[in-house]
Amino acid sequence: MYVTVSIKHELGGFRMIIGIPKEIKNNENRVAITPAGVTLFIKSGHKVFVEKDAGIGSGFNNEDYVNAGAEIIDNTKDVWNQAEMILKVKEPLKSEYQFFREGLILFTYLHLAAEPELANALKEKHVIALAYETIAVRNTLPLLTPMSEVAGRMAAQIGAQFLQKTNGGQGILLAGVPGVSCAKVTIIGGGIVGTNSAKMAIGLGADVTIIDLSAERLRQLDDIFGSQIKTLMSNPYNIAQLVKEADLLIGAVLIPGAKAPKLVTEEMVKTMKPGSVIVDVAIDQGGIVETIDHVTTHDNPTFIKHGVVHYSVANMPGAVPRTSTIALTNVTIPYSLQIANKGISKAIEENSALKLGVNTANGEITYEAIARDLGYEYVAVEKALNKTLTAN
Ligand SMILES: NC(=O)C1=CN([C@@H]2O[C@H](COP(=O)(O)OP(=O)(O)OC[C@H]3O[C@@H](n4cnc5c(N)ncnc54)[C@H](O)[C@@H]3O)[C@@H](O)[C@H]2O)C=CC1
Ligand SMILES: CC(=O)C(=O)O
Repeated sequence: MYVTVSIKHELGGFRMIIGIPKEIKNNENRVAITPAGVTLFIKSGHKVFVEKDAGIGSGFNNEDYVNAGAEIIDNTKDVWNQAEMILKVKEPLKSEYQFFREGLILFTYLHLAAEPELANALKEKHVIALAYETIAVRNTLPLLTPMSEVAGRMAAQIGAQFLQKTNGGQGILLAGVPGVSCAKVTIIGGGIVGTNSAKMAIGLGADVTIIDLSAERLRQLDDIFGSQIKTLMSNPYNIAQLVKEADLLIGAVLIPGAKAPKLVTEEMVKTMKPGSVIVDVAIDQGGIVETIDHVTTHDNPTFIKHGVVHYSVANMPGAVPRTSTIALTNVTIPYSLQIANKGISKAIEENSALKLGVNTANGEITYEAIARDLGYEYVAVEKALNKTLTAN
């Protein structure tokens, strides 16, 4: 039924019903739309259903959404079942899989290479699932960037916090004081997270080294930071040296769509000083540190292994929801509006960046790196969607 609705929509006969469920991940207070975003959908003739209290954690109350033109729905199931497109922030959790159905459009962070069960559920239920993090414009990931800026800035703050003795750390201040050395911060991956971590760590007075695989990126970092940082080429030898010296190690590597490479081995972690801290921001793609075997939560963010404090929260920006919701929706809404206004087929035909966002469609995995990492056949998105259209 919903596939038919989408087709009619593409022919210009229908407006779309957009659903915004309340996020349910641990301490996830972001929401996928602001009242300002609602007004844009309403102006284009769409309906917006927001789950009751979905925006409270980000400082938007139900009345704000109603004043913007949305309807408040007091039931998670009704939001999912009535909507043709669901906008979320985090990947659906298991309790949400029951709402998947053929032709439903889901637009959210997915990180499927690290979520095989979710990938399988979306595939089996023929959901058209678009991931914020695989939409790419030239060499940038515009719907990941703002959350990477947030998480990168947080990583240095969090590292400083857990280096305190009272939080399990070795009891040092990032900046040191006159007559006492500052802390050594090693950042592996010099993209958006790495750059933002470096800005904060430099600001807090640390001795910062960034390791990256791209010589061009290392050159850019050198231009940005000059003598405030050191740069090093990524290889196992350099990583081993720098991990050993690090008081704070930040994981910030990304290979778009793919599972993160395990660049920091257990042997390397064993060489770190007791009370050193690892913040693996790349955990949402599986993480780059071998000793991290599970994702942690804001409620219980760290564990200790080989004397080292490990932090592996996969929704770090959820802790600063007001900043994060506004930053995220600033960049997501223009894309979700295109899907609502044009229908999925036309929207991706006219926007190659958006096309790269489609991870699953009509029972197929439509993103190559995910298919490869999870052992599925890769099917191009046009081919998968064309199957839907011709079958109806
Ligand atoms: N835990 C959380 O709450 C959050 C996690 N993230 C994640 O942080 C990770 C990094 O994201 P961005 O900085 O936006 O990505 P990015 O694409 O801007 O940067 C990644 C960097 O890794 C480098 N790289 C690739 N392979 C490497 C290797 N073998 N050694 C060293 N460097 C290598 C690339 O050259 C690039 O400079 C992603 O997994 C992203 O999803 C982002 C936001 C929140
Ligand atoms: C990038 C991501 O997964 C987050 O902001 O939670």
